[in-house]
Amino acid sequence: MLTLALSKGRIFEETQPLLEAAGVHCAEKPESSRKLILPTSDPNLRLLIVRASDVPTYVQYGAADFGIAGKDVLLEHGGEGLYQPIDLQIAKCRMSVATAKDFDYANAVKQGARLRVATKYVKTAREHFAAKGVHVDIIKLYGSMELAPLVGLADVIVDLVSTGGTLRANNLVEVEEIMTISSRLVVNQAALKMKHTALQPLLAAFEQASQK
Ligand SMILES: Nc1ncnc2c1ncn2[C@@H]1O[C@H](COP(=O)(O)OP(=O)(O)OP(=O)(O)O)[C@@H](O)[C@H]1O
Ligand SMILES: O=P(O)(O)OC[C@H]1O[C@H](OP(=O)(O)OP(=O)(O)O)[C@H](O)[C@@H]1O
Repeated sequence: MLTLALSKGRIFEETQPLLEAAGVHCAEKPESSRKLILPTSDPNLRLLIVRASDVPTYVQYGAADFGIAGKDVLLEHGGEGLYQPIDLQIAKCRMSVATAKDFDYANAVKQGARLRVATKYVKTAREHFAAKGVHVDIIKLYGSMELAPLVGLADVIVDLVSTGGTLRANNLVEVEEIMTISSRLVVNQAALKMKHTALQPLLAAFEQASQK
């Protein structure tokens, strides 16, 4: 039996075509089912529905053999115990710095001012600003980061941007792109060895489908 961990929402939706390309169909949808373990048309493959940020943990400890997680999530986790063979090219977006329209980011950085940064992506934000030599106070949030600059909680946010619609709706502007983001297949390192024969055809089908 193989166990694939993934989150509902965009990752589940964008994984469907990859599973179908591997000949696997999932009749139950996590949006309509309350079940957290979903069977598939392959009696040897089941899906675990977990929080996006928990996917690496399930795979690291072998509770799932493999999983699908965004680069943002993998960087925060650190990737320990995980083999990352394939960029699936799904859930694409970018991680960026954004500020209120009237905040002079370039000047704040140039002046060496201490920047208050609100984000869910603490590790990536810390590394980004350290590399620029900018001193920061990081304020950890779990969501709705866009609020922080509007109510004086932070000078800038580090968040994911796709269409830019969320920033625009909140009168924020993207001032710096940190990196592009997509979702990766991650495999438990022990499972990769012990279940290689069962995993290999699925990994190959995912890789082929994701490159189309
Ligand atoms: N607007 C977006 N467009 C495209 N991809 C995105 C976007 N927002 C997030 N992603 C990617 O999809 C992944 C899953 O996002 P999703 O919104 O489903 O979970 P989340 O709410 O960030 O996670 P959690 O439930 O753990 O808080 C993210 O880790 C990121 O890699
Ligand atoms: O540039 P846009 O196309 O507006 O996308 C960016 C938004 O997408 C993500 O949120 P998401 O939609 O996943 O909401 P959530 O984090 O609350 O789940 C991200 O945290 C931004 O808020």
